[in-house]
Amino acid sequence: MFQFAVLKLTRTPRCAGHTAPRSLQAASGAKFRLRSERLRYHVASLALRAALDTDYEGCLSESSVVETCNEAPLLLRVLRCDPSVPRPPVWFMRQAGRYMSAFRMYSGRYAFRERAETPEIAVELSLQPWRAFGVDAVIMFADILTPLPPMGLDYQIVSGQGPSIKTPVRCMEDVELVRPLTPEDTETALSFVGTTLSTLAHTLADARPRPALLGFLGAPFTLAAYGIEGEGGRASSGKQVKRMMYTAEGRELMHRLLQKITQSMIVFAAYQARKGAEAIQIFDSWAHLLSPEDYQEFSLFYVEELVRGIRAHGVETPLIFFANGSCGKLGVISAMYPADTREANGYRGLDALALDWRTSIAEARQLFGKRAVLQGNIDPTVLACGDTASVKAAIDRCVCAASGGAHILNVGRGIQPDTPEEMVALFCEHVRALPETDWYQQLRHRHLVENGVPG
Ligand SMILES: Cc1c2[nH]c(c1CCC(=O)O)Cc1[nH]c(c(CCC(=O)O)c1C)Cc1[nH]c(c(CCC(=O)O)c1C)Cc1[nH]c(c(C)c1CCC(=O)O)C2
Repeated sequence: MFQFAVLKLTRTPRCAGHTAPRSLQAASGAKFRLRSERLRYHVASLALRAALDTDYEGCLSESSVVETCNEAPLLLRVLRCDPSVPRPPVWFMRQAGRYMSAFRMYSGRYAFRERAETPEIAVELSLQPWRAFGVDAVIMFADILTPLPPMGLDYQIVSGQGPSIKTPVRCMEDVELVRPLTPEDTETALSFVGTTLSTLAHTLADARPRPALLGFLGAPFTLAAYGIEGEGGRASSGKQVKRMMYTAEGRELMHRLLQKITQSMIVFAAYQARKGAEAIQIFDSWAHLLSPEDYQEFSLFYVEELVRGIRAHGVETPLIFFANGSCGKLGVISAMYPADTREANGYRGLDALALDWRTSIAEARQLFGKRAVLQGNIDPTVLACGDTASVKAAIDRCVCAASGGAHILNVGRGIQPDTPEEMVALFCEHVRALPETDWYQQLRHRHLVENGVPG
């Protein structure tokens, strides 16, 4: 039957209207469910060859077929739960940063916002870690605060201190002054983000292996916390935020602000997807401030709204959720992360859960099951202070703990500025060498058998 689909392709003359013949869609797996993932990719690559045949030139964009076959970026294959990937992909939160000498050439010369808002510089900074270490993902250079100025929340990054918002949100009048982001704002005030992403997409198109291109945004609670704390936000214990959460009028104000930010981030995510982001990470970096109950009310509720809104815009881009301080909150997160139910109920929610380094990834694997995609979660301090053996051991332990399902290797918080570049290089080399080790082969074999992929 599969052979038939491909044969039919090669014999049918050039199709009109630039739409893929049904048989090609079927062969590429878009409308056709094959039991074995490996077969699906085999059929997809045959379909690709057929599609590139002169008869079919122009029928189907190459990327739509490549996406479903083995040439797709490793990270995207993992996000689609392809069990046959040879190793976990690797990238680092805050991989573009001061620990790199190439980065310091720019950070010593240009202020943060100038770097982030000048596409030529942002593209260069985004590419540096990929060129230096061969990471499996390029994340656009910007900040979670990047979309705030057009909303009326101007910010600066103060050297050695972190973000500073000149006019923090403290009363209802301040909230009313916050302007939800519109699609027009993205095309004007935030167009540098689009230019950075589309330039990166273009630059990376021919790279083999091609890294995935990532966009990102702040989770509503984390952005609200920055908006409320304002000055000194980075080191703050979140007292202003708590003052708001624990008074009746403050609470109302907080929810109003969270709604506005959620609506804005839906628009921002849709814009990033349109400009070429192949996956989007949502950073809930301040969630560690919250108890599990408050977390549900002030953070998860809005993350759910955000995801629903993004999907309602027709955006199918995979979404990775970084839940900082997820330790002790996995139970409440699991209610929202529908890994096992997503196909059953037709609701496509989050695609992957990124864990901070204090959370047990083994526990998360047990709780979320083999169909969950987990990301993380090595203590970034190991890279900053550890020796070679400790870094390798941390990777091996993490891979074993996360095993039994799809896994993206990453640190469990941003890379620290005092991290030696050699350690990041060593980290990536060790991950790339995993398929050569016996223990990893065994782990992978078991995983493939359990997923019904012929070894
Ligand atoms: C909380 C948060 C912020 N920004 C971000 C988060 C979420 C990640 C996390 O939880 O750590 C996300 C972020 N910030 C930056 C990126 C760029 C892409 C990448 O990851 O390489 C990303 C994804 C650049 C940046 N954003 C910032 C820097 C460092 C300052 C500089 O380069 O001038 C970089 C490279 C500034 C920033 N921006 C923020 C802080 C706390 C700081 C100060 C950090 C410091 O001083 O080390 C807010």
